Amino acid sequence: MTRNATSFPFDIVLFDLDGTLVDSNRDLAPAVNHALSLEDRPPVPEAEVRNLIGGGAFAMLERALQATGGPVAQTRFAELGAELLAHYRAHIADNTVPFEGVTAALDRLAQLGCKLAVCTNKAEEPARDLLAKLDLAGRFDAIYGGDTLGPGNAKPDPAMLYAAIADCGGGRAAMVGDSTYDVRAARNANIPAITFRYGYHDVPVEELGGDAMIDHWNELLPTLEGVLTS
Ligand SMILES: O=C(O)COP(=O)(O)O
Ligand SMILES: [Mg+2]
Repeated sequence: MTRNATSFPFDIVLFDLDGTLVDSNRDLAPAVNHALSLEDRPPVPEAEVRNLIGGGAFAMLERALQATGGPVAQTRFAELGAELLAHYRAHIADNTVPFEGVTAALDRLAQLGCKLAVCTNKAEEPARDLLAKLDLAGRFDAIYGGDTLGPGNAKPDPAMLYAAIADCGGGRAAMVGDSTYDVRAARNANIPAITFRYGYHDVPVEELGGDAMIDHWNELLPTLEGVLTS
């Protein structure tokens, strides 16, 4: 289906949240370090927490424990995970801000007739809460979290991408993200993936493997326009 009247090559753009739309490491890092402190582990510097993000809060905690002395027993892990989430939920928008240029790029895409959606591995409820607190929620036609479609449907599974595309009325879609979870989900859904160099990477940046990599939101539209021919 070709919906937009302009020659813009996409009808739908799907966005990752953490490390793509918003610099949430500023509030995720204190939540991780709160959980680590309960286990008498040393804090992980904020600049290093960003590399632990991806696959949801529990995956992040698992990596943080691994980096500070090793895993803990399953029941303790569940307690620490609950502590991390409670801390994060209480401070979700204390310091988190959209990256520079986000709103201008989203405005322009909307003007071009694109439907916009969020596909994040963050749980849906905090994702919606954060987007609302940052006054971004109303821009999206669909918001999917890592838990929305049940276990096993977080990225890199393509299920939430397909669901968001359907909610947006179908059409030509691209994924914009920052990690291999985003690139692999896009590959699995057979759509192009654009990544941000500044994002939270679970592998060295040169190994992300998307179709294009950009440094700033003002590069997004020209990159979307060129990505199918590059
Ligand atoms: O919660 C995570 O692990 C990552 O969230 P994201 O998918 O928005 O980057
Ligand atoms: Mg991300």
